[in-house]
Amino acid sequence: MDRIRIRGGRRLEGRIAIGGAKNAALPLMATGLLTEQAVVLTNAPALADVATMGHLIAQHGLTVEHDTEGRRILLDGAASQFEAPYDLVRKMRASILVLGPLLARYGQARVSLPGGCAIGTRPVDLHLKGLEQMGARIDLAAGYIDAKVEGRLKGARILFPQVSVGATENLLMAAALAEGTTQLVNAAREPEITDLANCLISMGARIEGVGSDRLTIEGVDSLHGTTHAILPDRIEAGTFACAGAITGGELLLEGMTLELFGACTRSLREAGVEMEQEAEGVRARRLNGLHGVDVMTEPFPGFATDMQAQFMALMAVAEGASMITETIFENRFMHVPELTRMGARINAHGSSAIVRGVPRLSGAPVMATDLRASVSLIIAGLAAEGETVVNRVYHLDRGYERVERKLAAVGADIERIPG
Ligand SMILES: CC(=O)N[C@H]1[C@@H](OP(=O)(O)OP(=O)(O)OC[C@H]2O[C@@H](n3ccc(=O)[nH]c3=O)[C@H](O)[C@@H]2O)O[C@H](CO)[C@@H](O)[C@@H]1O
Ligand SMILES: C=C(OP(=O)(O)O)C(=O)O
Repeated sequence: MDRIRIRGGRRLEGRIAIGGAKNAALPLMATGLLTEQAVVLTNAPALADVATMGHLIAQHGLTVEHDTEGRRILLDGAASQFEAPYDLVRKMRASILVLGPLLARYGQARVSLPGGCAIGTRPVDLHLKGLEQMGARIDLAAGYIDAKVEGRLKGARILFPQVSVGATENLLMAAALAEGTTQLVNAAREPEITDLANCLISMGARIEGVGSDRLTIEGVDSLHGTTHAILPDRIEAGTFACAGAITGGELLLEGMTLELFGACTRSLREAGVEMEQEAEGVRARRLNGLHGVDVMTEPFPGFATDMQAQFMALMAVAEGASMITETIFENRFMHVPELTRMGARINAHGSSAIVRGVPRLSGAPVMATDLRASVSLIIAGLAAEGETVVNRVYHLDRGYERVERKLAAVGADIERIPG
């Protein structure tokens, strides 16, 4: 398995092109199942998760072409097979996003239950309850969700007891083709959901309340093809903002807009990172020293859980203390022991961690069991004295396109060691 080697201490400066968002690309690819006409996605990132979603949609019977150079994905044709097997779902939990579209368009779906993962148990009960409210019959057996509906799904008023990005997306797609009106109340408001809603609207869906926590969907009989540009990846951009800041550097995050960061902008500014919108993107520049800042992860527009590990790496070398509270996933501190091995002073207890900044981290061999934890170790390695080797980088490749090349191009001493 590949590893990433970093020799710390180089200041980062320059421009980084931000790719299309992984978390928008995955639900957008599932929209291909809602129509037999061609759905074309531009600004598509070349990520392992996008490839996995492509395999899954192709396995359902659609033609899927991913032109990685041209950053374009074509999804075309009708589904002829309705099972999402364990082998693909276990690789990527977002596979569950085919459930709503298959059920709405074909009246049936059999999708492996995703099961837990490194960051938490991550149940899918809200997806299933919502579909049941829309008239689906759901049976769980042998590790699979068996879903069927007689005729079409029916519009319903669905009140989420907890904000869920995936459940909002699944039910939004299902509601687009349901009979009658669906209301999604306490819906997630992540920019990727707005992107999905806009794509669905361009396919003929009737959706109101886009960008709010209350979506009203008037179901239509059929949807047509479209061409849609995937929005920029705010998590990739935020990751590079932290990477630049920890080295005292300055980066232009090309294509990025400040609003997409939500509360992350304020937290980075409070920590001492200037964040300015420019015509070509967001400029992130460390002014002087870094300061400890408290953050709590929350649904958008709150501080993103997918930025928590990277921000913690930054706080590890800030002046003063920082309290980091994770409210979305129950086990998202796996980077703590590894950062500690690099000299960070972090005390994690339950859902909170106190980080006491140290003047310097030291390089070490490290390993992470999830995507953002892995990249937080790269960020720490950029500032550490000596060499850091991040093992098991397949997690990284799920969500970052050629991260080592992008960082090397702005001055990092970083390389991939093929395994
Ligand atoms: C592909 C994708 O877009 N992934 C993102 C998505 O994941 P994902 O859509 O899986 O995350 P959710 O927003 O659904 O999860 C939020 C919380 O709700 C809980 N929950 C969720 C569904 C459910 O049926 N029951 C339930 O209890 C989860 O366990 C978690 O504690 O949003 C997360 C929260 O911003 C991000 O970290 C992930 O990067
Ligand atoms: C948790 C993440 O992704 P997923 O929901 O695909 O596991 C992530 O992108 O940080």
